[in-house]
Amino acid sequence: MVDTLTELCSKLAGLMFILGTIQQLVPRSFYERIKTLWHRFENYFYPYVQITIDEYSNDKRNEVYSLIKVYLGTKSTNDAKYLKAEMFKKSKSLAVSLDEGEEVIDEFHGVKLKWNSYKETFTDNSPGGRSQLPIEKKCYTLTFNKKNQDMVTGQYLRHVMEEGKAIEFKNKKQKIYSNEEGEWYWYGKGMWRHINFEHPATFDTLAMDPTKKEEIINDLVAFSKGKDYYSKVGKAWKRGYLLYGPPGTGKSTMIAAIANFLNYDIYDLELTSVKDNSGLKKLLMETTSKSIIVIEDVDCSIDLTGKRKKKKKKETTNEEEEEDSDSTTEKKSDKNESGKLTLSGLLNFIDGIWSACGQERIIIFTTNHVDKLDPALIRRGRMDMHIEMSYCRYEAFKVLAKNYLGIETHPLFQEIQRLLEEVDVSPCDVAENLMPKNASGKPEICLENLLKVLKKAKRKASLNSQKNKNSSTKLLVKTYGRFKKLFE
Ligand SMILES: Nc1ncnc2c1ncn2[C@@H]1O[C@H](COP(=O)(O)OP(=O)(O)OP(=O)(O)O)[C@@H](O)[C@H]1O
Repeated sequence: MVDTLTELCSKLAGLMFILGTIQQLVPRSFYERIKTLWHRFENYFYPYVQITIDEYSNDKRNEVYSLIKVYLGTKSTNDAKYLKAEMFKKSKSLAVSLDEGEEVIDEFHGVKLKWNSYKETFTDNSPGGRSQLPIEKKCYTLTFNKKNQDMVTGQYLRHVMEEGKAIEFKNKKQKIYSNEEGEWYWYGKGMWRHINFEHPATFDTLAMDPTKKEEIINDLVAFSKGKDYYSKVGKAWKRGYLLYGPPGTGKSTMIAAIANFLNYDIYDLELTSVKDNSGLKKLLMETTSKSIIVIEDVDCSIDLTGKRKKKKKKETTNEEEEEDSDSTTEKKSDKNESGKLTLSGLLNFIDGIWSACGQERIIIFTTNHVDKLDPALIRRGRMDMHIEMSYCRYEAFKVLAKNYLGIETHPLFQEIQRLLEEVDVSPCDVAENLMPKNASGKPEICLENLLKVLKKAKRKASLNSQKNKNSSTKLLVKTYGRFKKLFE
């Protein structure tokens, strides 16, 4: 066997020598002609093209290789016998990929394409070689018929990249970023720190009016698929949502549900930690696409209304002008306030020219006092959808009962429904009472507890209204007395 191999090697070496000699002896044009004929001959018997994609390119990890790996992970399960399952830091599930030496046949528009995975191990012994340790070189090869070359290098590889990106996006771990001064458990450099975002809220668990919920879901879907639409109408691909309502009605829960629904990261922007307008701009530039920028309790963050109020006092005579002025006057009035975070800085952050420095972004404001906000800040176009998160009514209660107690109907539901139409309690308070207080907590006990709370709230509400009535009557009597004295 060894003898045969040695003989074969020496014959090959002889052939190479002869070819080399021919190249030197015959005229170049004649040599080129032979080469062309050889290629034709080769194409006739082996009409295939092979593309190699290395794991590293110029000492950097090749992103194309990573995307192909992700793509082939979904294709390989049917064909390949040996697969690898890996847990990546950034991925929330196990990633399956093709093991080395395996082969997968893919099909695209009726064309068959063959993928192979290879690994080569060698030692770099060259002077100045990096180390004596074995070096691994991995690659994929794609083999296809030459006649499909244009389609493969164009449409097919683009399809592989897009699919790979979509799978990577679906599997990525979501993050929540904060611009507050770093605590030990936040990671990252730059102006934002992050940790993994693992909030369990979804639209299924969110208690609110079902029609309103559906409207929001449809809006989000339209937004996330709206790349072409936004570019057609010449608008930056972003959308603003204003969530307002009393405490405990689910504004923060809604943000988590939106993030989970779209698989976006969250940037929780704390305005009180922002020094000035340029700091705000820098923060914006460091956010990524497919993300939600949240400013919670925007009315409490900075004094965004002060100037407008002062202006109103001065301009008592011309209220209409005040309304029309919108942001323009506001922008002019605080243009000179460098070194400060101003309303104009925030307006620019939302929809100024810089706001288009990333794509597919949602901005959400939450507030308990929508009336305290400057109209310029929440006008349509900046905050495209105004969503009121309100007190818990029967439809919302049913969602909570299903979440917390796993029941969809109960004889006590009727009385609860009647009371929920009469009293204002937040979903947070309802949820708190539906939570079983011990492991054997029966639904009846939780529902009875809730009934007690609702009845108490009703009594309190009627007492308050009685008190209000009394004080109004007293005021009326007092005023009548004063008038009477005046005319006596
Ligand atoms: N609509 C809702 N659906 C489901 N759970 C809710 C809802 N509203 C409140 N909850 C529950 O109450 C808790 C508090 O709600 P959340 O923080 O979302 O309210 P919020 O409106 O943001 O309150 P605040 O204005 O005080 O910040 C949540 O952890 C959640 O369990």
